[in-house]
Amino acid sequence: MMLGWVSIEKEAVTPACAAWVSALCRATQHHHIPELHPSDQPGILIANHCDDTLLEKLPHYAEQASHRLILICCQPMLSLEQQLHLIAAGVSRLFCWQDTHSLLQAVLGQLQRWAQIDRILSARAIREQIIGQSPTWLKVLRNTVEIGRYSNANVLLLGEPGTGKELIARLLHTVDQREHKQDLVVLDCTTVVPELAGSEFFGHEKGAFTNAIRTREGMFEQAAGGTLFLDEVGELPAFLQASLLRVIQEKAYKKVGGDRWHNLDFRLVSATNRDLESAQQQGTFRQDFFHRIASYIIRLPPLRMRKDDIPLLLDKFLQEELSEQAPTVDPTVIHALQAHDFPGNVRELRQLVRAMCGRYNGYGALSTNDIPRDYLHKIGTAYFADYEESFHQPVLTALHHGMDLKTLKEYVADIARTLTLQEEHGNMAKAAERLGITVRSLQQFRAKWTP
Ligand SMILES: Nc1ncnc2c1ncn2[C@@H]1O[C@H](COP(=O)(O)OP(=O)(O)OP(=O)(O)O)[C@@H](O)[C@H]1O
Repeated sequence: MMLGWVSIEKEAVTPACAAWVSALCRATQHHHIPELHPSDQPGILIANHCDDTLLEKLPHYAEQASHRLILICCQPMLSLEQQLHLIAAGVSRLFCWQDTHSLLQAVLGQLQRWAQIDRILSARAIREQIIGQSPTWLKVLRNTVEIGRYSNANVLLLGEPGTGKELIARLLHTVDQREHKQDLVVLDCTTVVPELAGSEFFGHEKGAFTNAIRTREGMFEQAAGGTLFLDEVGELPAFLQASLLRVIQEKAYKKVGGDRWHNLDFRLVSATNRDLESAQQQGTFRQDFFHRIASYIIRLPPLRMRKDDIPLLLDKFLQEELSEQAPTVDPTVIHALQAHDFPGNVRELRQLVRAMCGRYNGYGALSTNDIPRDYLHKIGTAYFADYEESFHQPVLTALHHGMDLKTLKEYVADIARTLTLQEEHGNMAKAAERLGITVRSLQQFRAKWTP
């Protein structure tokens, strides 16, 4: 069973704790207690008290456990306040020390659940489709699999445009294990015409209105046994939200012009890039509707919050565009892309790669030459603005200390020489090349400062 490491705080080491850890190791097939190390497997920390020292250390422990940290607190109970602090500091699952057998079962159950989720996520079809390994993205994927596989909850996906909401809606449907599962049906709420919405959602009976020459199936009927994905749900007018309350709550509806109730089973997944909390406060989004569609909320991070995933996404999109001829990528291209904030998120990156492939002439590595000029200009402006800004505070401090421009320049140059020499481990030739100065002038600088 998956277990990266177990760490026991000094004051928590007792015979009972040692016996419990031995039982845990036997159950997870470890001959020794696996020591704390950076791992992509869960980690278990056993602590005596929940105090500030522990809270400070928790983010580090969480990182070492790929953000699957189990904390066992050797106290019979913790207050809600303590629990909230621990969870905010990075604990994924929290257990208090009670009956040792139940504790072992609970911990093993959790490890097993996580192992199942990882097995599902390692399926080739999923790995090849949905790209990203950053901690924030992995968290989204793990939550999606857990809720999709083990519950029938209605899920609301929140995130900026192009963050992958539809992809995640499809993943929820893929991992759903309902018997005789049917299809995923997508309804873009921006395309719903209010006057025809009843018929679109619920279908109609023949003769229900002038043009109803035959019976029509509505969206909910089409999604029976499967998943209904309401994309851009934030755009649905309030009176239409009201008309959907019953079908979502009771899973029962009547066709337009019909008087018979039909029962259905479906999972509802909705998505929006609107801030529904403020829309509720402004009265443009109904609270009762919100609570029905959002039994569980998954927030998709913007691409700028997971820039580590850019190289993987770039590879994937290059493969899609150029298949076998996909070139190697010059590292400066990655730097350039990571310097951009991508307001259009993954969709924008995909379009950019498409444009880069258009410029690429088929020879050598993909380079900054292949980035469209206006893009490069945008990236450059943002890059230099950030870069310059990082100098503002130190320069201001120096000016406030009365330093004039000549001294300031000399001071910065000395710092640059010292740091470069340090980074190059005293290698004069390399340091001089990096600084764009002669070795002789660097030697003179060193001679000046070496006693
Ligand atoms: N993690 C990812 N791996 C691979 N492709 C991705 C990923 N995330 C998004 N994409 C791609 O980016 C594009 C936009 O994704 P998607 O349509 O799912 O976003 P969205 O959040 O639903 O956008 P919108 O709010 O505009 O409808 C699609 O081409 C999708 O395949």
